[in-house]
Amino acid sequence: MKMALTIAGSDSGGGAGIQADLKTFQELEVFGMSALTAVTAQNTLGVHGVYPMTAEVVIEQMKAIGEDMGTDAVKTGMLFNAEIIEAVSVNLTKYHWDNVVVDPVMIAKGGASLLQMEAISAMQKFLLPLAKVVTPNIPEAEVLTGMSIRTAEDKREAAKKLHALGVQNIVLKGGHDENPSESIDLLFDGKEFYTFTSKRIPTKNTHGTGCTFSAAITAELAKGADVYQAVIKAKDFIQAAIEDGIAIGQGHGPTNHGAYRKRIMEMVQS
Ligand SMILES: Nc1ncnc2c1ncn2[C@@H]1O[C@H](COP(=O)(O)OP(=O)(O)OP(=O)(O)O)[C@@H](O)[C@H]1O
Ligand SMILES: Cc1ncc(COP(=O)(O)O)c(N)n1
Repeated sequence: MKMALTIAGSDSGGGAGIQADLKTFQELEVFGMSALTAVTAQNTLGVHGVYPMTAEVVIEQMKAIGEDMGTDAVKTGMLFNAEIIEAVSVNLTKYHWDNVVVDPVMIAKGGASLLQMEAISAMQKFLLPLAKVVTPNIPEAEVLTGMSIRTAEDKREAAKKLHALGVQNIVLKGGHDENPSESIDLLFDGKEFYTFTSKRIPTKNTHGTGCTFSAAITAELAKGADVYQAVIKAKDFIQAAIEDGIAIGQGHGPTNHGAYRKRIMEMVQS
């Protein structure tokens, strides 16, 4: 069985973070492992507390996996500070983990900071050059590139800037776009641009979309897909998960990680 490791924060509400990643890995039939970077007290209304691990705790978890089990792919999510980013980067290199998806998580839906701003340069300098894929949303890409992104041309320019930082493939997500009918993600592999378009679903139950999408890419890479195929599958996975989003809590409910597999089963049975 193929294996995937998520290095990310815990979301007590279960819709984002390490919980979303492990659910996604399970649904896509890869064996999921985790290295926890922070505990958050969180629900559909927002983040009520952030309690980071020390870098040492993160290193110990990576070591435990690296020295025994290994992994076929790795994703990073909430990393919170520069010490954790540096520790993660050093250990990705140490264990020769090169199937790396970086989701540069910065701010939760409710506005809480999940990454200290002074850690941005560590992300640019140490982590991004190790990434096979980086999956920023538009505000994250603006922070990482220092440019404002409004037009399709801006998106291509931002993707090129991220490529120049050493990332092999950039998936610039369109969830935060103002397009009312479609959600368009842009992939740049250093040579070509590819767009992935889906119908925009009018819903408030989108908590954890970014985590789930990047975890699906990671699972597919672990199983041997190339980046293009992995993004196609992840887009189908997130589309089903948002369409069947779960209306629990009073704020942004989670997506439904089981929706994609349920649909496949229904198709097979019919
Ligand atoms: N309302 C929607 N309808 C269809 N697809 C969506 C919608 N919102 C987001 N997506 C898709 O979900 C994926 C995640 O995109 P998004 O830009 O929301 O990431 P994110 O902002 O990092 O997520 P998060 O809100 O978890 O931080 C992308 O593939 C995007 O196109
Ligand atoms: C631990 C953790 N990691 C990532 C997110 C981002 O997800 P969202 O923007 O949907 O809140 C989150 N809320 N919590």
